[in-house]
Amino acid sequence: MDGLPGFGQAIMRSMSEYEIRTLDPAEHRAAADLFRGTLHLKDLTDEEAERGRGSYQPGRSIGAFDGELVGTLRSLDAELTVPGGRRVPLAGVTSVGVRSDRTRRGLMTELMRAQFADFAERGVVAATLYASEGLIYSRFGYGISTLSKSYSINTRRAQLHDGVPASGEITRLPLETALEQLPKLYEAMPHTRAGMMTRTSYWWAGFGQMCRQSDDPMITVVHRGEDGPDGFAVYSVRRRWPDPAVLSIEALEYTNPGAFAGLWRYLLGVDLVDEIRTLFRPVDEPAELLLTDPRQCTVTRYEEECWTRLVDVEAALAARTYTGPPLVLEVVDAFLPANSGRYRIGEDGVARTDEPAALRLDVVALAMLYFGARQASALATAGRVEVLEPGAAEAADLLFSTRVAAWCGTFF
Ligand SMILES: CC(=O)SCCNC(=O)CCNC(=O)[C@H](O)C(C)(C)COP(=O)(O)OP(=O)(O)OC[C@H]1O[C@@H](n2cnc3c(N)ncnc32)[C@H](O)[C@@H]1OP(=O)(O)O
Repeated sequence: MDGLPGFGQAIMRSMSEYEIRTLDPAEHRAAADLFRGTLHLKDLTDEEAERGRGSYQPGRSIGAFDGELVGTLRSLDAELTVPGGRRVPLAGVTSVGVRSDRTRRGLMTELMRAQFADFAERGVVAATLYASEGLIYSRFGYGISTLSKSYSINTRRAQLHDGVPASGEITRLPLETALEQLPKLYEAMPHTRAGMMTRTSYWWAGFGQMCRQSDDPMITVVHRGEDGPDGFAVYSVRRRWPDPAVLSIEALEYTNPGAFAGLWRYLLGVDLVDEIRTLFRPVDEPAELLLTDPRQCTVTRYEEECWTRLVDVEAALAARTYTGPPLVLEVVDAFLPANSGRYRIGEDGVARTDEPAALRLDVVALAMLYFGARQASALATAGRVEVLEPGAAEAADLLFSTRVAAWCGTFF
């Protein structure tokens, strides 16, 4: 991935007008305020800035200057679990913003180029982000890689069915204790889904800031099963009479059915709550099946979760596992053309090849296929995959299939 074609020229062109460079840690607060401004939010107060200290990873923020800072983006290092369970180096991309009087003149594009060059140098295999809008990122090779649903439960009418396990114990932790203990707890938990990522101290600093700044108290409960802690939930309750009281789940992590059931048993039993709301949950999470009347759980949104950019396509393809006979895919990558080419993909591995391709697709469609969020045949129906050999789309459906839905679950 050395020497990304086009990168040198583009940076030189932009350098004549704008300076694009890595930010010094002393500039992180200005970058945070610039980004907040692009979201129409106020600057941080000193107290808020202090609460969020440590959330910007040094060396991972880039700025665009024309005398002053006018554009920025940053990333967090992490490891990404891919189908089959291996982990690859991931960049969690966030805080992308260009000041409103400098938009639509290519600044984000230059920031992205600089960021990809940095990723290539450091051997980052994939980059993931949560997008503010659906039209921004596919031009850079990001595709919707995980899907999610949000659901709401009417707690006044919901009842657990008789078969829901009742083992384990719930302990409520004070916020500061929780913020101290959760990182270790999360680290010890296996990644049960492809798409999950590790969380460094920088991520936890941002999570801590969000919890401390919440208008309603953030409550943490840990579930302990036979073998120790195996799940936790973080939630807040908004109770403004005469409106219905709503418990909003900020985090819900569990490693086995006992922890899933135990956490829901607790959450459904919290007093003075009318409704529980979740956001960005795995599409196959079976919360409604815990209930005697599944209709007390309503899916309120079904949507994208993350967008992923396979930065190093060969390394990404080689890292995951496959099912069924091999196929040759031709991948087209306009933004990072070194990735373009044909790949033979099978249970026994992945290699570049000169053999004729059975399917042709761009790197955006490949991201949609990679975690099993979308099937090749659906992508072909939507005109996003070109079928060059009869039956190839169905063969790719099997090849890329995954047992459980992929999901990230780590908002940043
Ligand atoms: C992961 C995250 O951080 S998500 C948060 C993203 N940030 C925001 O939503 C904050 C508000 N928006 C912004 O700050 C800016 O509009 C940005 C960062 C999204 C875009 O910055 P810009 O410097 O204007 O982008 P740039 O000029 O490089 O645009 C490149 C192309 O993308 C298009 N584009 C950029 N933003 C958008 C958008 N929001 N919707 C549609 N198209 C867009 C441009 O029109 C341009 O297209 P072209 O190449 O066909 O001319």
